[in-house]
Amino acid sequence: MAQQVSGRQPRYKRILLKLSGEALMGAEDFGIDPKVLDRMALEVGQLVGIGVQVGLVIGGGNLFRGAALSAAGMDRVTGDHMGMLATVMNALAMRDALERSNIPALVMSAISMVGVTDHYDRRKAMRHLKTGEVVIFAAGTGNPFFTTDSAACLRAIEIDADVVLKATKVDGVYTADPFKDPHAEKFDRLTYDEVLDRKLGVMDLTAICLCRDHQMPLRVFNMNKPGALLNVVVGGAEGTLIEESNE
Ligand SMILES: Nc1ncnc2c1ncn2[C@@H]1O[C@H](COP(=O)(O)OP(=O)(O)O)[C@@H](O)[C@H]1O
Ligand SMILES: O=c1ccn([C@@H]2O[C@H](COP(=O)(O)OP(=O)(O)O)[C@@H](O)[C@H]2O)c(=O)[nH]1
Repeated sequence: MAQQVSGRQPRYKRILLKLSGEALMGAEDFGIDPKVLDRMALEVGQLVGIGVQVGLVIGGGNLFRGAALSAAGMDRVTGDHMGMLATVMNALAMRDALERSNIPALVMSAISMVGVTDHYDRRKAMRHLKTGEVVIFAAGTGNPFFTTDSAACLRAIEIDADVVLKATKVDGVYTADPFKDPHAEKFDRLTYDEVLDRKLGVMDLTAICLCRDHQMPLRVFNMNKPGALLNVVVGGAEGTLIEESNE
């Protein structure tokens, strides 16, 4: 039975939280900042504590990105394989942080890694989610030329999540990249088609199309703001909501 937070029930029963790899770097240039990792684990634990089922997809951009490796001369598919392996490392670090906080967690990888992680199995993932375990989906979709944003939307649809929560460095979707355009203005709500038509670059188009085709709502919010994740889940007006209609 879900408890109340500040007098409010959780708005969602099951979420898919996408954490960008770069979010794990904190103020560093590369790798994982243990303090950031532990804070995120505790914030995820708060959701579990109020009865929310949490699926997690973590990016790999703090370690390797296929496109960047390819730009430096590496074969793109090999680079993407390295990027996917980077997401597995982040997933293992997150499982460790969750377990150190007594939050049960399981890593399921789209690339077989016997003895290191479980292999992705949708039915098994749903069973574990129902017991309150955090299920971390690693290695993206398992295929090159995709992103972990697409993997997050795909897994959310597969596990029948209520929403995809994209935790990132910006506090929502803007008219332009707010890091590049200081005059960019934030949207509270958008439709999938508005994101596609305006080419708003906060997420790749494959991910947006997947959500549109399966009516999966998406919320983009700032993970560097302590408490923002819980606020989103109890219904606070955090970040930008992308869904079918603004009506
Ligand atoms: N219209 C936009 N609104 C918000 N963020 C945008 C927009 N266009 C580009 N961005 C960029 O998208 C990033 C969020 O995507 P994310 O996947 O977390 O980062 P990355 O692609 O660097 O891994 C933001 O940090 C921001 O710089
Ligand atoms: O289904 C996937 C997901 C990820 N990747 C690779 O893994 C890297 C890390 O993922 P991403 O860039 O999405 O991480 P984030 O930006 O969220 O940190 C990508 O650049 C790709 O090279 C991939 O090939 N297929």
